[in-house]
Amino acid sequence: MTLDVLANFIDGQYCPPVNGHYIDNIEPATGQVYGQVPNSDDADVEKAISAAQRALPAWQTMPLEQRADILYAIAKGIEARLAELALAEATDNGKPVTLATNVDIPRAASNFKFFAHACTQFASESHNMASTAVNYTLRQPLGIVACISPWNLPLYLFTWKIAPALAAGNCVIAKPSEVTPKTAAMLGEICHVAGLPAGVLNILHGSGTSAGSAICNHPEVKAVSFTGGTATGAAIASQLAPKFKKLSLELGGKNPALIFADCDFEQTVEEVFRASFANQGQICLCASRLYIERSIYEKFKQALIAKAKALQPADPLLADTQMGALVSKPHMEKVMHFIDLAREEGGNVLVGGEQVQLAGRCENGYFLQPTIIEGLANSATCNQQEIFGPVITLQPFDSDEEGLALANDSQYGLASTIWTTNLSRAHRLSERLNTGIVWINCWLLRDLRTPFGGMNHSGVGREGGEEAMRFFTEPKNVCVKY
Ligand SMILES: NC(=O)C1=CN([C@@H]2O[C@H](COP(=O)(O)OP(=O)(O)OC[C@H]3O[C@@H](n4cnc5c(N)ncnc54)[C@H](O)[C@@H]3O)[C@@H](O)[C@H]2O)C=CC1
Ligand SMILES: O=C(O)/C=C/C=C(\O)C(=O)O
Repeated sequence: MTLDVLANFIDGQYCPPVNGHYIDNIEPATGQVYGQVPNSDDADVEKAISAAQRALPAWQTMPLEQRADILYAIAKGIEARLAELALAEATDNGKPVTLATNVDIPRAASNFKFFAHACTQFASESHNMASTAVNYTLRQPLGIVACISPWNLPLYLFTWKIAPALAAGNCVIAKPSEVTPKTAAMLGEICHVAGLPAGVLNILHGSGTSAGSAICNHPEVKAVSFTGGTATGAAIASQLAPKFKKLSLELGGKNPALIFADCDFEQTVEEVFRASFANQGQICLCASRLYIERSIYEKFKQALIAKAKALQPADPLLADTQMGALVSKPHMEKVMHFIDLAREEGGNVLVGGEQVQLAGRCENGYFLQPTIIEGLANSATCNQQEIFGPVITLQPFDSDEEGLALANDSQYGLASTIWTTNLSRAHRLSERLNTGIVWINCWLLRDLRTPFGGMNHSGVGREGGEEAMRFFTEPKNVCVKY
């Protein structure tokens, strides 16, 4: 088999890493090496910074309509290559190709469309001081910024950062996860064809410790937008805080679902199941701690078990597959380790908990059954640490106050869901849940204008809409005396 050897995209051209070093790219569904990813370092970052510096003056002063047209053209370019990108994403990540086709790649196009429009609507504020002076606030591009993204929603999250950064008039050095680099590599060509000037977006590949760290620490990089694990976010924050760079950190979650006896039972089972196991449970927003009102606990549990048994992992490249492979062997081992810990800590594995071996092409892939565990204390490791896989825990509760206390008993604070037909209860609880996002009777229903992000160990700052445009710009107040 010929290996798919990827290249960096710098100054509008594909080029190999200066050091000549590569990392193997493994297909999770087969466990086979199928490509090579550059392991870039400081030398490649220097090249990218020089290209960005050359491109910046023209890009930041380009008329907004022209900038927006280029971003729209990138969206169209993504849409035109939907099938090819979806296949690449499913191969690289192990996610079902249907999911990539219906969710990941369309959202990547939407990210560019949304911020193409947003940059034409982003207005500066003014504050009048009666009969004295007027202030107006310029929001100017920061210059060169870094976008670092993870492997779980590769093109979706890569573009969720790059699109607002470009829309705000910055030049970007972007690094996808070294575990899922393929669609990010393809984005370079799409941007080139769409007319994005050379050097405005530079895509570097490589590990976090080599390429990621070199990008974030470069003195010309004014801001870092990062999505990934909490420990990595903490390491980046501790390195960059003394350098006074702007930081947006979207980190892990341990998301509670509060399920009340008065919920719409069938719809809630359906949606909570999706919230738990979509993308093999590898979305920072996935529900992982399910609190179920005691009077419906047994019925709800049995409904979830039945659905989990019916969801069999299969080859991600088949059109009817609903559950694919976990992203890598180390990640699958990490998830299995959490399941072992749950057993040690007194948990009862109701369904799943084992690796699944498929036949044929996928016999060495990283497949795991949807796993449901009950009987763990809220303080147990699996109720406190992010697993980031197809594993959920169930606990009963008896009152709103108890459910709320259990939900808030976490160092994380990303997303919670409430399932009830009593909307006044839902609003009251929403005010008191310590998460950046609350979904009531839905999950991952996204309006790209809304603030997106978490509190506590789930991160700092918000993405989306105006929040993202503000993050990627520097406000400058001008005061004019009458
Ligand atoms: N959105 C989320 O909440 C995500 C959470 N995770 C969690 O994080 C755990 C670790 O997964 P990893 O793949 O190791 O994710 P990670 O957080 O280490 O990697 C995310 C991105 O950061 C880069 N990176 C790593 N170290 C860096 C550094 N020092 N400076 C700059 N960039 C750096 C990586 O190369 C990748 O592009 C997972 O098991 C999961 O629990 C992983 C991916 C996404
Ligand atoms: O913006 C969204 O719709 C989803 C974002 C998801 C993540 O940030 C994640 O899973 O890491």
